[in-house]
Amino acid sequence: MREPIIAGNWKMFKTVSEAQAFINEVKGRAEIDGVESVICAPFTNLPALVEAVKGTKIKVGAQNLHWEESGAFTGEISGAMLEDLGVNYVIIGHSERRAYFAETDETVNKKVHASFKYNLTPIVCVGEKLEEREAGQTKEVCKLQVNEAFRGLSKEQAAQVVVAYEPIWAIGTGKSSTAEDANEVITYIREQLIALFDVETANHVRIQYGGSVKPNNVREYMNQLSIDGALVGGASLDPNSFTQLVEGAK
Ligand SMILES: O=C[C@H](O)COP(=O)(O)O
Repeated sequence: MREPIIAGNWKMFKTVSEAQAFINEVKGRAEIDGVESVICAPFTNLPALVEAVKGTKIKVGAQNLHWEESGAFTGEISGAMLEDLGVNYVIIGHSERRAYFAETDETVNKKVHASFKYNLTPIVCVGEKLEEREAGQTKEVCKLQVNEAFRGLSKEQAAQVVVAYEPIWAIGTGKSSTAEDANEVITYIREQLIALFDVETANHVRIQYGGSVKPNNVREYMNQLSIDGALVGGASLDPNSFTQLVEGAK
């Protein structure tokens, strides 16, 4: 049985004091047995967030990492630094990073390996662009991204990965994929994991949907057989809305 996971991706939002105030608001509310709740915040917020969530069920994630332990990489943060802070999760290969910061399938794979080296659970994002969707290439695009991201992982590592299927045209647009369409792609992604590893491993992998998930539609996704949670941008920024998302995943 896979535990559903609601992860908020705050992107480039919230100062440290805003992040602390958010945790004070959701403490005891966005903590539900049987649902994992995670906040993936800007690097500047991580030390304060790790402190603020102590004694709660809420986990903290970063939104990126560099694959090297240290070195001359101005502006980058390593997995070793995140582990040292007490961070649990890290988003890898978000479409905004692929589009604006030149991330490739190759760097995504390096980052996935680095996350395991430093005891961080990767949330690996895959998904198609609108033109790929319209050309009927959704599954092909996701297959390639999944194959590349999981390359070289052991079955034990693969089983721990969280995949976020995020059709790029649905991110921040209010145009969400239908729950049925998302479920179909996610089922296909799991089939790829069976082909790459085995049924047992693939059945452990949690696969989220992401793209304009809100409190009023989260249950539609969670009612689908293959969908194990959501990676949420905009609707994760408000404490009440985040709480409702976690409740909706139960
Ligand atoms: O990582 C989250 C996704 O980019 C979805 O963002 P959104 O919920 O604002 O559409």
